[in-house]
Amino acid sequence: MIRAQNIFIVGPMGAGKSTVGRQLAEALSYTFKDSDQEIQRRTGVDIPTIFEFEGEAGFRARERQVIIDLIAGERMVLATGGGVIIDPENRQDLAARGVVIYLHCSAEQQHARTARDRNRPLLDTEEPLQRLRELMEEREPLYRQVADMVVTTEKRGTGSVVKEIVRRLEEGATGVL
Ligand SMILES: Nc1ncnc2c1ncn2[C@@H]1O[C@H](COP(=O)(O)OP(=O)(O)OP(=O)(O)O)[C@@H](O)[C@H]1O
Ligand SMILES: O=C(O)C1=C[C@@H](O)[C@@H](O)[C@H](O)C1
Ligand SMILES: [Mg+2]
Repeated sequence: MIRAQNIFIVGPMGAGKSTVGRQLAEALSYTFKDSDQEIQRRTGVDIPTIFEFEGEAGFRARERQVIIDLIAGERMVLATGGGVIIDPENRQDLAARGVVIYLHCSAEQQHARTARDRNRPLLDTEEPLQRLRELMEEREPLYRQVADMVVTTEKRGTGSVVKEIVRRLEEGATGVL
């Protein structure tokens, strides 16, 4: 059983990348990393503060650097931020350095899971559901472009999502397990 590769989790806000990623890493005995967490660790401030002082462009530059640094690892599950796939170099690097899993769910489900949390500056608007729909329309083709595996998290628990991912990795479709 070869377990050298990385697993990169992409998908929209509230799809469950951080939650599923942590549990998947545990199930595989891989290291867990989260690019949003890493950006906050490096700067010592939260994501809304980075957006406030440096704008989205400043955040994207920090995110790009974190991806460059983290993809050098091995046997790692990396939960990415929802917009990581906007940058073509990120897409290229993720596709080249590991198996990319796209966690998918509806904008309504994303909204239900993110409504109480104020840590997502792109949703700090009057109409967060509408914003989530627009972001999905722009980004869905990019998530699919990089994905080796697409898994839905719609109306199901994280345990079931993790089980499905492990089973599909073991089936060998991606060559990681
Ligand atoms: N399958 C699920 N069922 C129910 N709740 C879930 C599920 N997955 C995640 N959640 C909950 O939804 C919220 C958002 O999940 P999470 O932070 O993992 O999303 P994310 O994809 O990492 O989002 P972001 O891109 O903003 O980092 C959390 O409160 C989490 O506990
Ligand atoms: O979808 C996005 O662009 C974002 C998602 C979050 O994970 C964070 O990376 C940040 O709030 C931006
Ligand atoms: Mg996350």
